[in-house]
Amino acid sequence: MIPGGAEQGMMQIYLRVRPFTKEELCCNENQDCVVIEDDQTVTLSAPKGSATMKSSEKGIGLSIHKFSFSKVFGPQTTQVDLFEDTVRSQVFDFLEGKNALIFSYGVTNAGKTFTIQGTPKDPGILPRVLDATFHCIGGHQYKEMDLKPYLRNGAQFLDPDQVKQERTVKATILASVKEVNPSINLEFIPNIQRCDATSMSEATGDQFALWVAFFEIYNECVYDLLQPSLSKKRSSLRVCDDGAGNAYVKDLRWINIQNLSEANKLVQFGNKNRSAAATKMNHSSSRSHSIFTMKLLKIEGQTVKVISEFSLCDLAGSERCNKTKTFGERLKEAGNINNSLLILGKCINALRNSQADGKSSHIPFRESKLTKLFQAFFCGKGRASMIVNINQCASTYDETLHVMKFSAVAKQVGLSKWKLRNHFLLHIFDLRTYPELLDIIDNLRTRLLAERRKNLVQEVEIRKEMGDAMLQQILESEELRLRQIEELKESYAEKLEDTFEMFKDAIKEHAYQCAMNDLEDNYVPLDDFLKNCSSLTDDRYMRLYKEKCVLERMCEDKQELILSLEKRLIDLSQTLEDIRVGFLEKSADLEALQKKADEQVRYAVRLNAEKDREIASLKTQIEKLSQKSPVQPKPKKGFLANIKEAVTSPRKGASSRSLRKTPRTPRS
Ligand SMILES: Nc1ncnc2c1ncn2[C@@H]1O[C@H](COP(=O)(O)OP(=O)(O)OP(=O)(O)O)[C@@H](O)[C@H]1O
Repeated sequence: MIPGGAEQGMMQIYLRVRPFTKEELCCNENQDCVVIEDDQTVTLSAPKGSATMKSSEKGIGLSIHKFSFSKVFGPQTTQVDLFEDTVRSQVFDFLEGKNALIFSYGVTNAGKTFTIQGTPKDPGILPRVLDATFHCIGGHQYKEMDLKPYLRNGAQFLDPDQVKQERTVKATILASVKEVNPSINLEFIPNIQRCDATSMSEATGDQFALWVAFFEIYNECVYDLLQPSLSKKRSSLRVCDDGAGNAYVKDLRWINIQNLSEANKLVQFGNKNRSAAATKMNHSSSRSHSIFTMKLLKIEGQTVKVISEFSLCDLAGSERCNKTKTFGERLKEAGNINNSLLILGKCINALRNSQADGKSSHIPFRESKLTKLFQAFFCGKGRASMIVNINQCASTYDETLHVMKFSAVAKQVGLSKWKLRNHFLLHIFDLRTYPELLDIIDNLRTRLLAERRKNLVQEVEIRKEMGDAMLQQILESEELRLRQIEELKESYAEKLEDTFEMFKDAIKEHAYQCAMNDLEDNYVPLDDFLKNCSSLTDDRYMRLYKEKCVLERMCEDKQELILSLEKRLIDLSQTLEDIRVGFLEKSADLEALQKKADEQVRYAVRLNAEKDREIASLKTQIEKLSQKSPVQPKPKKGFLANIKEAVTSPRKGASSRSLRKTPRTPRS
């Protein structure tokens, strides 16, 4: 019988409490908040200062909570123990052609990834499932790689080109990762031996092909983690329907693996992609759900007989919006995480209720990508289990309590109903009296109603929280949009500048190219160039020499001219000096002559006056004479005419005197 078969069909919910780290112990995180009562029950006591304690002090809510799980694993639990007690049975299912699903749930830093992937020294569930699978199918592996999973539950045959492509893709991914092999000490292997499926294949000659995919769901978008993220923006994949009502991720990359080493490299590749994307988008990788899926194809000849699926889902951290004080993108992110977790919780609850009641109820798996992809599990096609991880830190108590409430919603209803049903059946057979039966039924009904009410209150609380978050989101979306517009503007301006610079560079490059082309066209070998240069130099020299001679001649002429001009100038100066001396001499002569002339004028004036006086006396004498003898009076002439007449006419008396002529000075 398969281990765990007693609860086949029930969803198992396990609790793993991780140990304190040294730092946490130093920081006084250990305040006995988590007490493991037994292997199914845990008590949580609110530490001082926590919101839960404050509420309980105000009379709202309790400070101590008790929770039950399928099994509780304490801090001492090893990875091997956990695998043995939780997943081993699902590996059997998987090898036998059934589907298996494991969720790892909890707040950030609670140990989800440690549980699923572990460390190279202390491998988690995933490498152990892979190793167990390879251990079982070893020697029966289908090597061709030409039968590949298709849509959700199908397989397709690949032609040689497609196979080649598959091999190239795989080789490229594997080559980009350094090998770090986990040291797995598979203590359980002797127990597994060969499971039914593989031992049967020994007889039938069936072979197995294992294909894996690794993807994440972030903000309700699916991203392939095995696709190298070359571009800045990753493209999301669509979740489609295969036509038979099964959801599958379209264009998801599936890689055929042959051993654990290859599988580890793919996990590393996916992890690197995940954290790179998280860094680019400025969020922590624990804000997305990461899903590693294996598909096992059981092949007979070249026909795929059975396909089974094993998925391990590392759920996003369940931090709540009001605690993390998130805004904008973070708020949207938190809203999406909370929403998908809420729907997951509802699906699990609905599944449990329908199983317990034996009635089918509406399961809202289409409301989120996560539940849509795993809807088959919520419809009973395959077994799902959840490992709830918590730390014991006082500082994260409120978050841990929330996780417990969530998983307890999922677990307690089912668990209590399961227990109640067993209890009820026991009593039916052991009943001795009818009233006792009625009491029990009443009691059961009351407890059932109480449980339902509690669930309802919790759902209302979560819905209110989400409503508040949405409201906050709407209020901040405006601001965010404005900021985005600003950023867009800036980025466009930058782009414009870049483009401008690019054009400038291109133009420079073009000019440079043109210059280079010209250089090539006009290329002259060095010898020719030197020859040309020398002939050119000779010609030029001759020309310059001639020019120099002409110029020298011109200079000489000019010099001569200057000399002759200077000589002439000296001559002229001499002549001028002579003239000046002559002029001075003449001036002196002239002055002397002037003086003489002046003297002669003065003399003439004096003479004239004497003459006038003489004329006057003569007139007087004439008058006297005429008075004595009458004579014809002479016609009256002018004074000068009289002088002239007196001068020119021959002297009649002794009194007449001749005028001395002034000798003229010859002019030099
Ligand atoms: N059971 C354990 N035993 C020892 N160490 C553990 C255990 N569980 C978790 N740890 C350690 O605690 C730290 C946090 O664990 P882990 O990274 O798995 O948390 P997480 O819930 O996946 O966080 P996140 O959501 O941020 O990715 C790691 O250093 C891990 O090695």
